[in-house]
Amino acid sequence: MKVSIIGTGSFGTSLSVVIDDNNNDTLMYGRNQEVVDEINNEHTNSQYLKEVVLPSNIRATTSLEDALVHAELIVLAVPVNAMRPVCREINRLNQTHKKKLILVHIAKGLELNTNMFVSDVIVEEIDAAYIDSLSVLSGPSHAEEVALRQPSTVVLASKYPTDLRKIQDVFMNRYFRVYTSDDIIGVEIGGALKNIIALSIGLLHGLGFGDNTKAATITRGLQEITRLGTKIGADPLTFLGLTGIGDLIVTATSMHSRNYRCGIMLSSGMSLEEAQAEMGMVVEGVNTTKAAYALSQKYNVEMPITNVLYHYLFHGISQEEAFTKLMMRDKTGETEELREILNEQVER
Ligand SMILES: NC(=O)C1=CN([C@@H]2O[C@H](COP(=O)(O)OP(=O)(O)OC[C@H]3O[C@@H](n4cnc5c(N)ncnc54)[C@H](OP(=O)(O)O)[C@@H]3O)[C@@H](O)[C@H]2O)C=CC1
Ligand SMILES: O=C(CO)COP(=O)(O)O
Repeated sequence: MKVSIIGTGSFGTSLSVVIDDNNNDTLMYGRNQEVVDEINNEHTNSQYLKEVVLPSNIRATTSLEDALVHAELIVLAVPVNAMRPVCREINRLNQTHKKKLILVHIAKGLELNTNMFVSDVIVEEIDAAYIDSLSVLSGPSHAEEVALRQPSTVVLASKYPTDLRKIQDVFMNRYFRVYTSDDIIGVEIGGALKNIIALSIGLLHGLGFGDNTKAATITRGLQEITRLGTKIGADPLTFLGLTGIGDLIVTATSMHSRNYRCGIMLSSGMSLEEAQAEMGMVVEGVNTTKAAYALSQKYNVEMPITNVLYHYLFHGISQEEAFTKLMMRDKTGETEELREILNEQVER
């Protein structure tokens, strides 16, 4: 297939390796001329993926229109906050070309202020008549390891009934196993909200807390992600899979994770702005904490870790207050709140 990858950042670049290894004709679009030149001339992307040599077939362009014209399938590999303007521009260019687009996005987060899922943002920006299919690819997959062809497993979930198998073949190979799912809400919520938990655990790690506290945060974090997801209509089983517990483990326990590392930086006294600038790559958990907090209020779902991180990051509550809010909140059974939500769903 002819595939265009929109975004020359960490994950877009690592996926270009996978897609090229599967004998697809791979073109990357990036807005930065230097990065594009380096991919074309040196077959590296040293800003985003140090020490990785890209296959020489992979080409890059600064022309979004060339990428659109080239593509039988488009991989949208930009951060959440760039998804709306990028899709708006693709849609504008497509008024001339009138292509039916097969779209796969890989962003993990919720849009700030609208609190929307990325797939809904895409649908808002690209005319329905031009969308042939729209899927999300998500799961435990650090760009650094995918680019080194380390065995990784992900899930491809689609919003529309579509020929997922054809898209699966673009990505799947012996080091990149792709499962399919029809639970796009669950897959997007898991991918987005694990960043909140990873940020929290980075913070805890930096502050010197131990394994008990981290295990509690991962487990109770998954519980609150499952509560919100189930309330919004996701399949609770999705959270037991790769895009739930799987991505939570990989992000909340690894120095590859920008969210985890951002938490560590914050624990050393850096401001949010300083930590994000130092990272030089997107830290989706920051905006997603705000958006998920808003959703928890809207849907009346208890999300204590998200709630505490939100108040810690944006309203300056103390560590002491944060722990009191978490450890001394109203007594409850371990699965009581989730069970209530599940019962509500059954009654509907
Ligand atoms: N890194 C990873 O391991 C994984 C990341 N993801 C998700 O993928 C998404 C992207 O992450 P990642 O690749 O790591 O991010 P990076 O920060 O590494 O790269 C972001 C890329 O997006 C480009 N970009 C940003 N804004 C625009 C815009 N308006 N127009 C065009 N290009 C733009 C940047 O271009 P420029 O260089 O010019 O700034 C850069 O190439 C995130 O939502 C992340 O959660 C998913 C799975 C794994
Ligand atoms: O989603 C990821 C791995 O699956 C990467 O997470 P970070 O954005 O925290 O680096």
